[in-house]
Amino acid sequence: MENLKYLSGFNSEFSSEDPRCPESLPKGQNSPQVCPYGLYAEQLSGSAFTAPRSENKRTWLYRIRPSVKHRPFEKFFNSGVVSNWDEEDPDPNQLKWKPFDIPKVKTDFVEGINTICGAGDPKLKHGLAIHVYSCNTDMLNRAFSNSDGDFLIVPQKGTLSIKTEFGKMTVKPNEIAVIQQGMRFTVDLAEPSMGYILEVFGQHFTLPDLGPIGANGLANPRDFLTPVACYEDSDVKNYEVVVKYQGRMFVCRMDHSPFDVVAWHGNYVPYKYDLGKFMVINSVSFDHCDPSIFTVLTCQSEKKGTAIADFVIFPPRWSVQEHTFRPPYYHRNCMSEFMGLILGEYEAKKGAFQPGGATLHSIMTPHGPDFNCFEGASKEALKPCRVADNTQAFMFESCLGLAVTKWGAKTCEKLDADYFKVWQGLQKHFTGPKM
Ligand SMILES: O=C(O)Cc1cc(O)ccc1O
Ligand SMILES: [Fe+2]
Repeated sequence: MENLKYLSGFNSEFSSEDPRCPESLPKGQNSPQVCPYGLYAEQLSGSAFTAPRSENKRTWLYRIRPSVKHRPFEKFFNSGVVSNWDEEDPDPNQLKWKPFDIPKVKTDFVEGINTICGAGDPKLKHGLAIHVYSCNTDMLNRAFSNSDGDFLIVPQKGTLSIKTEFGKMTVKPNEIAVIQQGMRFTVDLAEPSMGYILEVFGQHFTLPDLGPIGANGLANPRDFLTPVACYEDSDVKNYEVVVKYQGRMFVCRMDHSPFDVVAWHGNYVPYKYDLGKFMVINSVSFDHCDPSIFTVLTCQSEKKGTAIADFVIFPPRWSVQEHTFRPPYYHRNCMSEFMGLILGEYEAKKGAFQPGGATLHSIMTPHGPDFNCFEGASKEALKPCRVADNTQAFMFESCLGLAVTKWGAKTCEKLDADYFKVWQGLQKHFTGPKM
């Protein structure tokens, strides 16, 4: 695997030149009459021109050909991506999916994306979709770009080599990548691969505020890594660019690789993050903290403190709380909770929930520790102990009600009809008088 260089920082202004073309970034202006090396200047906007400066996002790309040189878009049929949330009746049950399979037929990253649940409308720039990707071959002469929103990619199996217009990054399980609206990328595989994608339609991801935690902690900005410029000048007949647009997939063909950006500067960039770098904060006295303390990235709604989607992890950590039931509490939530498991076990559901699977606990659907977890944690000696070593579970939490797609409910054939049984052994322990 290539030893790649990265730029470090979150929400930073970066600039990058491919070392093969020194001085390729125009000096002192964005649109010179003629750009260095005969490049074309192209701006990629990730916010309205007039968005407040703190939220304004754009990047200038200096490329061999402008992106507009392509033939017309046609429908791309080979896709399980939807944003139609009426395919199935609503289901308020606790849902659990067994691990998703690697496809048996040749399938690349973009062909291997299936939408499992979601809410909202990419046309209205409001909502989210959760997808599973599962693939076994490289995207040969094919790029993908999402006009509807941002992708947060969570690999569970297999390292992804992602080539973007900004440069290359490798993303392995226990790392994540964010590729924002309109950024073209292609994915090569080291082995058959599977993972989860959180797509948000409206806003971009930000780091959560830290409040009284102070200036440092949780995911630190310098641990977010952005690729460096790396162009390819290849004249390929029929290079395909697949685009997700208004919830449907389209493809256009062109006569060259779209990864022909020689230099770029700006603050609208793809990035990756190693979940192992997360600085975990928790109670060192008593009680179970809400999982929001483990928020890596958030996509805020217009309602203060309420997320269209939070990306939350459950990292390895010490558990030291005294006189406390230490696992997650029993819970009914006005938010939707979709969980996946990258590695190991989830403390509230050891055994039942397997890596590569998923659960969905919908709005106000009761959930919490299974029978074994409750019985064990109610009796355990409360010594300091490691929780979740060699494990990583995560949650996509949303204020919206998530509808399960036909693929999620039926086609994938992974829903576990017996999931409810993990709670049926819970006993009455009441010691008060029977009235
Ligand atoms: O439901 C879950 O397992 C997620 C979760 C974890 C936790 O530690 C507290 C609340 C919560 O919803
Ligand atoms: Fe919960």
